[in-house]
Amino acid sequence: MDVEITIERYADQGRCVGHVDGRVVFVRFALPGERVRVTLDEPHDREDRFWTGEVTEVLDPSPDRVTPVWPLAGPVADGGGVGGADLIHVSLPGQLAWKKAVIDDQMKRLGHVDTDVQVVRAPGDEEEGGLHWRTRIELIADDEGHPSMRRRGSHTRVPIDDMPLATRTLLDVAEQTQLWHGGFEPGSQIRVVAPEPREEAGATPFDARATADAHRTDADAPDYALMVDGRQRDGRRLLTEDVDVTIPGAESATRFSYCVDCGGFWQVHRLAPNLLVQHVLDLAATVLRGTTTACIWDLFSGSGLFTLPLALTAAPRVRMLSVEGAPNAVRNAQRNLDRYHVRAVDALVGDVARTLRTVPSRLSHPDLVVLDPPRAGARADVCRRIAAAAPRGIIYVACDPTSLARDTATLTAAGYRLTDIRAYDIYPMTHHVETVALFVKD
Ligand SMILES: C[S@@+](CC[C@H](N)C(=O)[O-])C[C@H]1O[C@@H](n2cnc3c(N)ncnc32)[C@H](O)[C@@H]1O
Repeated sequence: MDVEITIERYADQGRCVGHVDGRVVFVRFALPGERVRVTLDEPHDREDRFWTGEVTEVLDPSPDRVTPVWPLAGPVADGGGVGGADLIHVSLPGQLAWKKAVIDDQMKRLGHVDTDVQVVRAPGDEEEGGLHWRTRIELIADDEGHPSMRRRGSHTRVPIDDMPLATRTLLDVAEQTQLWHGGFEPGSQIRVVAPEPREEAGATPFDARATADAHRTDADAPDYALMVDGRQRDGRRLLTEDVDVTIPGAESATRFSYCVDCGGFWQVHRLAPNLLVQHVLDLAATVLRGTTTACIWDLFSGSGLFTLPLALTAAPRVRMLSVEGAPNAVRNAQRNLDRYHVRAVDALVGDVARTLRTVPSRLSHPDLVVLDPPRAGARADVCRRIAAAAPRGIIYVACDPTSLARDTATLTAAGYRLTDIRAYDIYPMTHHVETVALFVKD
């Protein structure tokens, strides 16, 4: 069924909201203020609380609307529908405005705090028009063995021979490995990972021996991985990811080199590790100012992106607890800590909520807690346990503003105050955004 709607405001998951006959409709590829024709998704029935649908025609466009530079990711009606870029119809300034509006709105409605968040774009993204930022891509082989993406609402696989969100380094790897030539087993999952080279950035290694060691891993193989159904087919298994930051108080940039398993979690945007580690170190410095001995928790710690630089630089003497559910990520973290001769971290594998019930007493009074949970957020139980441990500061790195807002309500009810919030648009062309919030004890 087709309906004509005036779009009222931004909603979640890259959609906007309008009404038809008093019923809420969540619309893909729309913008507030627009008059659009929408095809409703099936099934839609009179008893539904809300309907969903997609724009098929724009009758009165928003000034933020642009023609999709990657039509395949646009609306199905225009030959798109493969997903992965749900804001492809929005200008880059319009994307920042969208993300800011969503964060401020969620923080007010669910977090009960007024914010005026700044959403920061990563250097280089504007010049690239919001493209070429993914250091990791996942595709599926179609019936002919060609890399493809699934078209929304169907079983159709659309063969592709380009991926405009992938970095130029990754696209070079795709050429070298003849990715677009196909020849894969139909239905196989294809993953390509290409760390962003940072040779020209001019940062000094924190520990030259450790950096050299990181770069020596599988030394004969180039620093990328092509994986098929979870198995490495080309490149190397252990990749080197360099993270360049300016340690608070230092004059120039320092490089930390990580070995990361090609199948494990790592921030996807080519500059996300730099931006997030820098921000976390800067906030940590404000919380720990004047401290010579600091106890720090890093929860949902992945491969130790924050653990390693915090352990090495946050205070003259640091002891840390890191908790992560994925065993291979903790193996990565431990390998990197060993390489930098860091002995002061208890890197535990386990569920955060469960692990926090039995923290060894020498680590049970953190000065600072850093947490970077998955989309569902930390949830009330974990937030209450953190607050009960009474750290001076809590740095919350959030990939979902709604979860952050819910957890904000729990933390403020437990005696913490939001004192700093900033967001990074490290997922251009999508509705996703990374928000970093600092809470301090009242
Ligand atoms: C957004 S990632 C952050 C990782 C790391 N901080 C980074 O930036 O590389 C979230 C991590 O939480 C882990 N995770 C998810 N649920 C968990 C749980 N209940 N307990 C422990 N770890 C969990 C995931 O495996 C993932 O590595």
